Amino acid sequence: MAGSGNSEFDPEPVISHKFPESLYTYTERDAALYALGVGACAKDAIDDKELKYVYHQDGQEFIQVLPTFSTLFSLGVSSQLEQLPGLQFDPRLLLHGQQYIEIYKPLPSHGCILNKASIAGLHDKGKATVLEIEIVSYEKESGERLCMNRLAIYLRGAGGFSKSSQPYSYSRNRSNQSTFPKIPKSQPFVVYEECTHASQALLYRLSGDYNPLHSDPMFAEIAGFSRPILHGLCTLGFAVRAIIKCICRGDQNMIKSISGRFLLHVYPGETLITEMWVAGSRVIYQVKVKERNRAVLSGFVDLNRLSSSL
Ligand SMILES: CCCCCCC[C@@H](O)CC(=O)SCCNC(=O)CCNC(=O)[C@H](O)C(C)(C)COP(=O)(O)OP(=O)(O)OC[C@H]1O[C@@H](n2cnc3c(N)ncnc32)[C@H](O)[C@@H]1OP(=O)(O)O
Repeated sequence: MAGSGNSEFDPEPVISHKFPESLYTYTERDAALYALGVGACAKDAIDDKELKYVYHQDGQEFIQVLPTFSTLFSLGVSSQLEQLPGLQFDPRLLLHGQQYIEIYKPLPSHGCILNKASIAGLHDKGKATVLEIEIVSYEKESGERLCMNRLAIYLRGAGGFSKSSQPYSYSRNRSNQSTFPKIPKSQPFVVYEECTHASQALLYRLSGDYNPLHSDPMFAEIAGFSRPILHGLCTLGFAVRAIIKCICRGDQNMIKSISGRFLLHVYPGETLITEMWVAGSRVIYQVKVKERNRAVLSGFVDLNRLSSSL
């Protein structure tokens, strides 16, 4: 493992690593399957604010796409993590730590996306290494920039490689480490409760994250969980849907950027309570699991404009 006393690990080749460009091609079926995977239409099947993500409504030519669908564009990078020079880690102990998304234009209902990925950060946390990857995505045909995803991966057991007494920490540009606003002490502006289904992770994985942590009981046990856990990005999808529904009056195009830190795992079948506070055009949110009364995700969403409903 990088760290664990492995003083040979040199972080420099990792931070200068160049990932090959990758393509992600999707159809409306993929966008609809994703929407179902993050709970769209599961609560109120006839909710016309969400039907548009899975069905051509009112003779519309195309379905609409949730902004968090863009997180799938980066999935191809996961297979390249183990090729990072010198960075050794146990993939069974990998957890998704954070996600930051910027949306530059509404996501098309189908298309071919060109992704350019790079290392945005590397942090030695002693008991873990936090690796940040940034993926900028372009519509292949027009070359237009569509969105940016920056994710932090928490590699348990892979830290402790710093050679000096100061823990190694590298961040390119604005890293999303430590940029999270405090959860206000005041009552939330709105609270939205929604159950995940026992098969939620099995449905969500069909969108492309086949990590057995979310489907294989033995793998989950080795990773330290009593049973398979929900994908972090599935929980984030639920939270952003709640914000679109409660604050944006169902208009997904109001979302400009999304930030989230995964605080604790979620088990499929648990109930998610999303608490939201509005501060100008920023929505601060926190997701709690009702059954365990624990916060599992927190962050903020910046809107293109204030909702006229506020
Ligand atoms: C390229 C495509 C790749 C795709 C990747 C995604 C693959 C997916 O299939 C995997 C998943 O979806 S996993 C499920 C979602 N994630 C989770 O459930 C993790 C939930 N969080 C935790 O368990 C803990 O916060 C935990 C364990 C993360 C941290 O808890 P602790 O060990 O108690 O940490 P703590 O002592 O509080 O802090 C240590 C230092 O680490 C920083 N940190 C803490 N939580 C972090 C987090 N979530 N993300 C990033 N950094 C984090 C702290 O700031 C601290 O650093 P410092 O000492 O410098 O302050």
